[in-house]
Amino acid sequence: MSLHSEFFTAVLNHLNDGIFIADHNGIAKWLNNTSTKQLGLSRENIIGKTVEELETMGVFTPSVTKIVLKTRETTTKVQTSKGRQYLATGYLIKIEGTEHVVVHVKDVTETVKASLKLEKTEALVKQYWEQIQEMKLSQNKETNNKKIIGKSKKHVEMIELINRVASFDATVLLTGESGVGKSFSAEELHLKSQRSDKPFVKINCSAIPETLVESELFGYTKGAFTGANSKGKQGLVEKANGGTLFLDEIGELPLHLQPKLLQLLQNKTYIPIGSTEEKKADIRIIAATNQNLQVMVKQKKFREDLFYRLNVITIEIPSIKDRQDDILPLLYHYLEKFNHKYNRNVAFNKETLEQLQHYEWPGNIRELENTVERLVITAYNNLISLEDLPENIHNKSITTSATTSNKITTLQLNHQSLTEYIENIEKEMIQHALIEHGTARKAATALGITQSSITRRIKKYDIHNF
Ligand SMILES: Nc1ncnc2c1ncn2[C@@H]1O[C@H](COP(=O)(O)OP(=O)(O)OP(=O)(O)O)[C@@H](O)[C@H]1O
Repeated sequence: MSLHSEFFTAVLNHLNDGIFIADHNGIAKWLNNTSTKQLGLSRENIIGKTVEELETMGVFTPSVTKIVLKTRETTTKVQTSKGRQYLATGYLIKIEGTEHVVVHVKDVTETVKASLKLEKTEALVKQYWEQIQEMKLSQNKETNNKKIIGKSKKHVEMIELINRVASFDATVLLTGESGVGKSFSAEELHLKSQRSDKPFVKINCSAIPETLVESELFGYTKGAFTGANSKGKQGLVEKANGGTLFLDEIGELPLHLQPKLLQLLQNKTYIPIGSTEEKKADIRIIAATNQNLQVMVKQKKFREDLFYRLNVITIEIPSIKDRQDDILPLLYHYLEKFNHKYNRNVAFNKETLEQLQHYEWPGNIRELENTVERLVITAYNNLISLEDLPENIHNKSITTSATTSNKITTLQLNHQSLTEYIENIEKEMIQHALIEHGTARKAATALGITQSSITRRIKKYDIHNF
């Protein structure tokens, strides 16, 4: 079939892509209809000209034919012509005994535009995603920072320890009574770690039925057991990937699951229920307990090897009785929080504040928070009085230290010398004023004493948390 046969020409002229043929000297020999449209010239103005001439005329650039003749290799280039972009592939082939270059030219203007658009959109999505993550992080940090209440020595030491330990990927065990802030501290550890933009996943081992703990934690494959979800289930270990897994009430983890947790801690691997394949887990583990795990080990209720694995870094969260200086700031913090939440403007009267301050708070911060919330909601008028207090707090006599309250009994007074008694009152008044006014100067003004006098007393009573 000759090059100019009608059939062959008709087929090539029907193609949406351009076909351009030049001889071994780079002289244009033939082009199809699409190619004439692409180049914007009639056949007569192209055929007979060299590709170099056409390139100089600005018909296309660069010339693929020229490159193919030089390299003798199939070559693909993006060409521009009349503001459009083309993907041109040149092949060296023999036609009727002599070498020719056939260039197949595809208009890719729209594809390039679409891909540029896609690239831009992808970059934008990435940028937005990063912004959202940053916002989430700073919001978390902000709200969390706002929440950290406490200037007592014990609390400050604990926060310092959390800050020091946070960036290390080691397992941390948080201990302390119920309601002291173990979950709160676990979140703090996560937010201050390098994993802070990844998930923080919590499981309370005592809140989930024993039979479900394993599937919750490790997930299962499809058809793992009767009644299982047909698609299988992702476990919390997988959900926490990249981030932190917080195991609250670890002492309640069933004994038969403890080896599986040990494997997770030691090798960072686990096997979902119904699977035989080990999965990798990139997680940091924080555990918490209000039980004495060492005693549990002795009682064979907790595995010794797991205890030692968990016990790498232990942080004890102090209970309120060991951080009494924090009661007042906590009371004011929650008062403000719930006044705002319930659109109220209530305050404690002096006796109530003293009673609350000297109550032992066996339920720790949680009890204190709940009590203040209830008081804000139920107070009859804007001043919360002793009568508003729940019975267990109202009826508790103040025995921990002497106070300015007229409720101090003569019996208590008898245990102290008059000087001790007065000193206690003085110390307490100064502490109150410092907390309330923030600086020694303002506190001195409020108490009607000079600044040097308050400074002397601050030293004398070793007051440092305000
Ligand atoms: N330093 C703190 N400053 C302000 N609020 C705190 C602080 N620590 C804890 N809280 C608040 O106290 C409440 C109880 O804290 P959290 O739930 O962390 O205690 P927990 O020790 O984990 O309790 P449990 O042992 O019962 O699980 C929460 O509302 C928490 O926000």
